[in-house]
Amino acid sequence: MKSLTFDEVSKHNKEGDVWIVIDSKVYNISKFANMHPGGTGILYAESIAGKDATQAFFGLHRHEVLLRPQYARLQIGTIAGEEPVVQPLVAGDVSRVPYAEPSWLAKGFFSPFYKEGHKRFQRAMRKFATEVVYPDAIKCEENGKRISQEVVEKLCEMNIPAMRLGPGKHLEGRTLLGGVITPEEFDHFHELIVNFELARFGTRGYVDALLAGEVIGLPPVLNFGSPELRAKVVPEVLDGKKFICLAISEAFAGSDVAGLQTTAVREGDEWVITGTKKWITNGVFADYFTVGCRSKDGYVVILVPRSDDVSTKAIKTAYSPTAGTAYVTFEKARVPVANTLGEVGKGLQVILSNFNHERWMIVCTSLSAQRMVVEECLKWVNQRIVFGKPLSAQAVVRAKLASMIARIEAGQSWLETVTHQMNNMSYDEQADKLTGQIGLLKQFITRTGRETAEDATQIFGGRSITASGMGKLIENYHRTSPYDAILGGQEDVLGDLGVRQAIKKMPKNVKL
Ligand code: HEM
Repeated sequence: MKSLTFDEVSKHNKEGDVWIVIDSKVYNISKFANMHPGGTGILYAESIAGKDATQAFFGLHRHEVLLRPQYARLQIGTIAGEEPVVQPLVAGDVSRVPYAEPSWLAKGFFSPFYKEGHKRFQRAMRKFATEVVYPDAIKCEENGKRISQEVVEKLCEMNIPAMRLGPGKHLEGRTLLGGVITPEEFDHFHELIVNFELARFGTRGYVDALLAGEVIGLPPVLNFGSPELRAKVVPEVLDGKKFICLAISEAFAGSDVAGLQTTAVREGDEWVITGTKKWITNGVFADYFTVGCRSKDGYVVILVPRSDDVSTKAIKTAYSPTAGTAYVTFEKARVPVANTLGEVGKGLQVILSNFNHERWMIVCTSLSAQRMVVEECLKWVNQRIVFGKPLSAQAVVRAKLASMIARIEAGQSWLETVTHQMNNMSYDEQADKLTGQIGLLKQFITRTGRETAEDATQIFGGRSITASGMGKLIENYHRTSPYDAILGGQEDVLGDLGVRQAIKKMPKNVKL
């Protein structure tokens, strides 16, 4: 690469012959100027052509623009004696922006919860997510196609879908993340890390495309299926050969699971299932459906394989179709009675037993996305110049950031405390002691998420309402943050659940 001086650059300052400097790198934009998405004329402005355009550039573009191969090759040299200041992160590195990472990852900070093994695990997970998952996330979020099979296979090779079910027997004999830790070492903090790392790209539809159906649809099979059913279905799903989803909610019943209308009628050794399910994540491409039904003996959960009597139709949602959100119809679908998950009449317990884990997972992914929003905002207010000063010079902007930071730090501390309880309580103890707390935590986190989405939108202004350019991640988060407040139990219902659980546990012998 040629070493050039500002003097030489300044001679190339007119239409047909324009050079500019961005962060000490010299770009020949003579031909590109006509194709520039932001317009041609502005590149010939006196303050730009032949000059150092660093500040103008970073006020209008994300750094990643310069890293795209078609633009990177416009660079013809560097300014003699200068070094680029802006350094992109190497895959696996943590962000250098304050509060962009939970404090346990920041240099010089301590935590009672995370040990050296968690740090090792986080580094490997970040590297894998950045190198393998991120490119697919960006592509699928935009084109709406399902997660690519190649990525599914790599995820399964690392046993990431298995780890997303939490610690337990299903991990036995599996090599986790290439052997960074053993199945015995794996705990809920490792699982928290997996969820955080998969949710920090600002591609909310893809977060669900990343086999969220498996995270909520497989546990009933794992915990309540017969040994034969488990032996067949669990490896197929965890090895990425088949896809599964949880089919509970209906147009008739969402958070009110007891109001389900899909029926299961026993005929000999078979169940005959009839009804519809709505908002079913991954349903479009699922091979198995974990279905909540009403039978003459009460609620029952049944594993239904895809067949001619099961049809799925994509539902148009506010987030990307990559999530495969479906309307599912069962038209007298026949399933062996051996596919029953748990006891007939106790289906509600099967469904409810799954909820704490699902809600905790949503808290992790939402919080991770909220940190990403804080990072975006801190970068933007630092590089955007308004009224001759960086945006961060405005007190009203700093006040918004103060609230955002306080919310994520409060949420993180609460989440880590709950996660520590999960590590030390049996599943039954968790159901007894943490159901209310996780409900309240999820309500808190999803509310803060929407407050943060609002604040970030004000900070980014017009850029937050376009799906490309500087504010594209804010646009995505603002559009999709309500998902977290609805999926896995609607926000108000969960807050209410938390308080009802507390009232239930009020001792009789206390009075004011
Ligand atoms: C190597 C140099 C440059 C490249 C490769 C480049 C590329 C791009 C691209 C890809 C966009 C579309 C939006 C996006 O993806 O962010 C864009 C928009 C834009 N560019 Fe550039 N650009 C360059 C230099 C400049 C400079 C020096 C200016 C200074 C005035 C400028 C002004 C703009 C404006 C005003 C927009 C529209 C921004 C918006 O819609 O918010 N560009 N540019």
